[in-house]
Amino acid sequence: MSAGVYILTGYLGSGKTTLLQKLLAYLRKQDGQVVVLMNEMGEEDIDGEQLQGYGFPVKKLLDGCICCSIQGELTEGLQEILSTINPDHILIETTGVADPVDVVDALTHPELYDRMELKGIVSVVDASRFRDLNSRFQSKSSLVKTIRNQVKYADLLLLNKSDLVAPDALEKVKAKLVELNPYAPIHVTIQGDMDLDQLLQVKRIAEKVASERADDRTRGPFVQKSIGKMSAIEKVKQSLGLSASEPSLYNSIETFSYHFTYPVDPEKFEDFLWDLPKNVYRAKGYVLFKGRDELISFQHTDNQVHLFPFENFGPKMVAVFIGEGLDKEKIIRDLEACYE
Ligand SMILES: Nc1nc2c(ncn2[C@@H]2O[C@H](COP(=O)(O)OP(=O)(O)OP(=O)(O)O)[C@@H](O)[C@H]2O)c(=O)[nH]1
Repeated sequence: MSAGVYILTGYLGSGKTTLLQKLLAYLRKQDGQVVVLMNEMGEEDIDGEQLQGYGFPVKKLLDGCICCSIQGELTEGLQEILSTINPDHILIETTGVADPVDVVDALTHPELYDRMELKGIVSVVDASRFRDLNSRFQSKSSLVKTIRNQVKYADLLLLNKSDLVAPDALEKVKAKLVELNPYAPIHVTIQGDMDLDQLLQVKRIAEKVASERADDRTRGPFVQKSIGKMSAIEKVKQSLGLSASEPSLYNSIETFSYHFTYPVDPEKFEDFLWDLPKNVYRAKGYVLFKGRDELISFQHTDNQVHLFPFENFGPKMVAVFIGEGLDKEKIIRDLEACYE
């Protein structure tokens, strides 16, 4: 039996973990063993805590991106999972800055080839930010390339956070997605809600398209899909027009974590999150509020702040910041002002 592998990709804060939680709740009701392999930027595990309690093992690859710096660890992690657990499904959640092409690259390892089957690349798009990200980063080619590849190489697209955009704006994002990837079905979602059976039935577009138009190997999506057939890595890269030395977005992304020493003032902390500079692309973690007993999970993207009680008391009180050119001292100064 070979394990079915699903790659869950999408930019920082688009809703990958939210979808994964739903998928695990769904799979729990069915037979079959599932393993989650999740990759986070930085040394702290924030998302992993959100995935506890579903009854499936969660293997974490922290402090690096499986698309590049710890690509080898992904291969090793998969080898270990296949020989110890031999699950029916492996769900890989990538970091928000991972290029799916490079992740598939890691799956082409000869040791893994016969033991797993790539079922599909599921990409979560933040409807409220996609167009802005696409234009804001026009000048930053690695970022543009990554967010576009997350769409281009998807077998199924979730146009998530549709509750945050007006219908006409949603149509414009949709049109952009179709332009980048005319083959992947698009599901418009809120909180990743969709028919999960349909998600699990995702088909590699390579196979669908190849059977329809076997001779067309020149256009982007066709070529990319050949990676699903696990061709040799260099051939794949060449077919994608990528040179091995092409810099990854991950290389320009910084991350740091901060351990809280005291509870913070709730209002000041919320303001602090809203006022984070634009070059902080994502912040998340767990914190205690003055005068309240429960742990608070916080989530920040550049247009959203969420704070909600977190029942599990296991996590450390820690904040993780992800961005480019971060002024760490200033961010920490502003954060520590929330103790007062
Ligand atoms: N309004 C709204 N918020 C959403 C939706 N989906 C997810 N969120 C919120 O967006 C925030 C980020 O969601 P996550 O699921 O953690 O995103 P992610 O892609 O896993 O984030 P990273 O792993 O850090 O890249 C959380 O506060 C979610 O509750 C949605 O459809 N609408």
